[in-house]
Amino acid sequence: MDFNFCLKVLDAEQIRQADQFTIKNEPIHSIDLMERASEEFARWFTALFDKNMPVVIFCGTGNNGGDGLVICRLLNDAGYTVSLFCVGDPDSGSRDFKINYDIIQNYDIPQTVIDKSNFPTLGKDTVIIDAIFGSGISRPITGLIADLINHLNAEPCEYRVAVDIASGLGCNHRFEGGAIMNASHTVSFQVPKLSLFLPQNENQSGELIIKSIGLVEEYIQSLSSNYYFSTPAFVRSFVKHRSKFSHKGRAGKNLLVAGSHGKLGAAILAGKACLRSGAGLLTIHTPGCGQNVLQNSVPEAMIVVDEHDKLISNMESISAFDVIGIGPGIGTDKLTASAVNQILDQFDKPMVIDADALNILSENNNWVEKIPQGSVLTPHPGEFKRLVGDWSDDYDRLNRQIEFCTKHKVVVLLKGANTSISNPEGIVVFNSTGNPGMATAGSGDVLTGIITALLGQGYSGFEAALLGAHLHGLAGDLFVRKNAEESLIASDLLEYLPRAMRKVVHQHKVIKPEKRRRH
Ligand SMILES: NC(=O)C1=CN([C@@H]2O[C@H](COP(=O)(O)OP(=O)(O)OC[C@H]3O[C@@H](n4cnc5c(N)ncnc54)[C@H](OP(=O)(O)O)[C@@H]3O)[C@@H](O)[C@H]2O)[C@@H](O)CC1
Ligand SMILES: Nc1ncnc2c1ncn2[C@@H]1O[C@H](COP(=O)(O)OP(=O)(O)O)[C@@H](O)[C@H]1O
Ligand SMILES: [K+]
Repeated sequence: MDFNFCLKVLDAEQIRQADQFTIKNEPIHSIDLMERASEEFARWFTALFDKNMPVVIFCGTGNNGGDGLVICRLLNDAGYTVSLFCVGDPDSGSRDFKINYDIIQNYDIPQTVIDKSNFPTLGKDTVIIDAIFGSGISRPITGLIADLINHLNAEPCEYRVAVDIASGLGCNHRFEGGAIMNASHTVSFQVPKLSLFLPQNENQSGELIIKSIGLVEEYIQSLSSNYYFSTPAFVRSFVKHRSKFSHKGRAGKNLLVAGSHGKLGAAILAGKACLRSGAGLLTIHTPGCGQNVLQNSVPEAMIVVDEHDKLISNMESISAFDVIGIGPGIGTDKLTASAVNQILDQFDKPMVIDADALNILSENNNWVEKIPQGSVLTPHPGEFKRLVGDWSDDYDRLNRQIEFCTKHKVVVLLKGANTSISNPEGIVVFNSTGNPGMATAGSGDVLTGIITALLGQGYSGFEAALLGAHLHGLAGDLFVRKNAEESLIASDLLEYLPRAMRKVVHQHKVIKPEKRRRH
């Protein structure tokens, strides 16, 4: 697996090193690198924001503030009405800050050095650009600057755009006890920062935009990191293609253990998703009450009917299957728990464990040892908390995720915006597809079906989780290109899955543009 196709998440010190290496070896003057970064920001900004919207730029006196000064000048040149607010003593600024501060004195731009008497009152349509502190933050923000940030957070402005990262939010941890700017957008330079992926920083990160500023890629590749941000190129780099002579027996014999009385929809969604993701053969083990429903709604699947009418209580022989997906809609009855235990005792190939199967594991902690290596666990945060206990914050949650994987030699896919997928080597990849519309009943059942099918087709647990999360999120993103997020239901993911699959699996196979067919 080639992680160079991903975006590497770096910490502040590594970013500084990449910065210095580029300056020395491209070579480029640091002032020109600042100009380049700011041009990238301004290009993005001008494409999104109307020129009638007033822009106020708050600059610290480090290099983040230096970026702010260049952005101020570029937006002024582009025809925006800009005002500049300097936060700190300009004379004590960094070298590149001071150079740009001198340049901007020649411009007819209103400038204010902030003190406690002159915090501005802003209108709703005013856009705040936050260039007070970036990756160089070293301690919580207190005093006058904290008062300013709290004031700006309380102003009615809809848009607060952070340059690189919101002031006060550290790259790899949050500076508690100080003020942090609430950003609606973060335009982050070159690489994403860990804090921008964590739900607890939602109000301080907003929408994430990553802009390359031409730091030397080979050097970035040489830096070590356990965190990556997935890209379409990354998932395409390990995608498999069916051979011409493939047959259904080679595309995976899948077993889904899903459904209970009142929750048969979970089995239908997971089953359909599994088939739509390339499964060769699918069997669904379900309670008696599910037989007719499943035969009618998933006719491609074989149905094994449990001896119990309402829940799953006993597993027949399972050794013939290549992969098992367990959990969607099964409930946590003790009979079902014993069926899960039977599977864990009998099956030694990687499996997918989701939903109530995870809750059953939480109630029987020593069963975790029996999970076959390379299996994929797909908890949402609530299920994960039941499994590993409570965490102090999302950074701690991430550490617990890594610990769990390394200890039990499994893959954990922790669901949510920027789903984090970690492997037994302690690598974490954040998924880059998906949207809030996917926070809807049954969406996770679809994901279980997808990953099960991928495991059955010979992907490793980590690959299946990465590709599965990508396809699942992409199906959701394709839906919202034409529809409202709010209207997305899990069945829509099934409808858009074939398109997502085509985009990922087949797009790069095109060597020449297709010739138009004549009819
Ligand atoms: N990396 C790249 O490739 C490129 C990076 N670029 C840009 O540079 C930015 C990083 O710039 P930077 O290193 O100068 O740090 P920055 O965030 O401006 O702050 C440092 C200043 O803040 C001070 N300070 C810190 N915490 C404080 C606090 N709580 N309260 C008060 N003061 C505090 C700190 O003081 P000190 O800690 O030394 O006492 C120092 O004076 C980066 O985010 C990006 O925008 C681009 O220009 C081009 C290429
Ligand atoms: N805000 C969000 N942005 C992107 N994806 C999301 C968001 N919220 C939820 N999802 C995705 O939707 C799915 C929800 O799964 P889950 O919570 O198990 O739902 P259910 O149990 O109802 O099927 C997961 O894949 C998750 O990553
Ligand atoms: K900033």
